[in-house]
Amino acid sequence: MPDTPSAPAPVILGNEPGSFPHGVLAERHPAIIRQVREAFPYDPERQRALDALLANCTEGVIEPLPADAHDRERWTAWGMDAYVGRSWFDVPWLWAESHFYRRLLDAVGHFGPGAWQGVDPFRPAKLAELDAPETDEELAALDGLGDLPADEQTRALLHGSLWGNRADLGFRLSTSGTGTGTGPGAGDETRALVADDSDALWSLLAPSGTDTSGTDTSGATPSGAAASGTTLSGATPSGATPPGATASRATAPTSAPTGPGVTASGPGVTASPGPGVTASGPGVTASPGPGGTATGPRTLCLVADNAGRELVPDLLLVSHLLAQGRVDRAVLHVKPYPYYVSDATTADVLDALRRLVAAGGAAAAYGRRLWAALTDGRVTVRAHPFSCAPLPYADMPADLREEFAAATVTVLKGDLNYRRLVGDRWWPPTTSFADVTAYFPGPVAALRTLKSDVITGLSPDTEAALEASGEQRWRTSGTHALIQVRR
Ligand SMILES: O=P(O)(O)OC[C@@]1(O)O[C@H](CO)[C@@H](O)[C@@H]1O
Repeated sequence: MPDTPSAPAPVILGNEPGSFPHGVLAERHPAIIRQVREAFPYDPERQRALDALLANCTEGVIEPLPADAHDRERWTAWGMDAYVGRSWFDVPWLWAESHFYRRLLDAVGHFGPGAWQGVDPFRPAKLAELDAPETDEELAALDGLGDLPADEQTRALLHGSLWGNRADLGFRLSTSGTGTGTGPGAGDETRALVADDSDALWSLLAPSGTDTSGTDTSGATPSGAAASGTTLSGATPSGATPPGATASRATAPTSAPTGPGVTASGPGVTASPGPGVTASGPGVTASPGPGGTATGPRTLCLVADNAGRELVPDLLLVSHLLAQGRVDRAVLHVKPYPYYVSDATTADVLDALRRLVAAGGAAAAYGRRLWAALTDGRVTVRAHPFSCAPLPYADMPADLREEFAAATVTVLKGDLNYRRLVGDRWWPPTTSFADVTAYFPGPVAALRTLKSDVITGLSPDTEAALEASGEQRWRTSGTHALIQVRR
């Protein structure tokens, strides 16, 4: 039985030398500044600003944003005044880390005015990843996907999206020896799912016409467990053929295996919700269930994380869910400006979409289907300011709360979004995921590769197995992942 927290656990800070959060602030951020500086021929003024940030973020204190900053009021509302004058290491790690990226954009002149206005300091690394041979291989594998049984097709695309989260450029800066790929055979093979609520996710996203009374009659729950599945529609999408669609071979993402000791239906897989939490929990208005309601379409809100080799599988999954009739529309939440090195912006969505369409084969079919869905409004892209807030989602503004409440399910991708969803705290690992997400309006799911200390929703057996595994860094090394759902 998951543990119900009696009180919020302590907030994670970066003030303990040798701890992971401390290392991110003290080592990774300086490395990112150096990486950015080397990626562009910045003029002397920009170089001086980068040097000043390097000194400030490692040895200085948090300073207020410039008086003329376009978003100064917003950051004041996000708690800046309380932290000004304090060491970066003594405020919530989430806040410090998030604020660092805002200051980095100031240093490179991203908000202008001037020649560097709007230039993404992480774009060279993003494009290099998108154009990497591994991406070709992953896209070409899509051609074989249609030959797999339906449940494996759907599971492969879900796991492609899940494990694509490992392709995080900022993460690679300080990860050595554990591989950098996102598919089987790439990097370490001890990857494991520490929680897998896939069945609950598919019960929310059942194909239209599926009996979702609790007995799945359509075989539409392609979870880890053997299950017949619906046929992946390979229909060539209708809609305008996007410009630049030229044929070329590519490969597709593949699902990572569940690792030893923990299986898709293994110990510790807790189907949320936990006790006392229901989809109509506090502050939650009933959301349209599978099949939608008379008042609205079945909508997936996908809160994206990284660009490139994570965003491509995310787009494939959205395209697939639309084709299968599991959703009627999708809202893709991206960042309003460059963030956390890899985080996706609208420009990155367009780059990924063009990469799909130009790849030829099945990848191009997915890309064209998505292009058509964007042009006819079934898919929309949102870049809400709160997506770059240094705060937990518990502090989300009303308009975002209403949007998530109206969705059939909101899926949050990646580690940073998980930290914001559950609260970046030292929760006991067996803390109920349903309880710490009870505030979230509407059903919510997390697809996350573990890259930081926070964790919830594990069973005692799974926690014991992980602690006994001898893998000291199972929380932060990207070798483990989770699929957690609160209906
Ligand atoms: O959200 P992502 O891209 O999956 O991971 C981002 C992140 O969790 O990775 C690092 C921890 O390894 C943190 O600096 C940062 O918060």
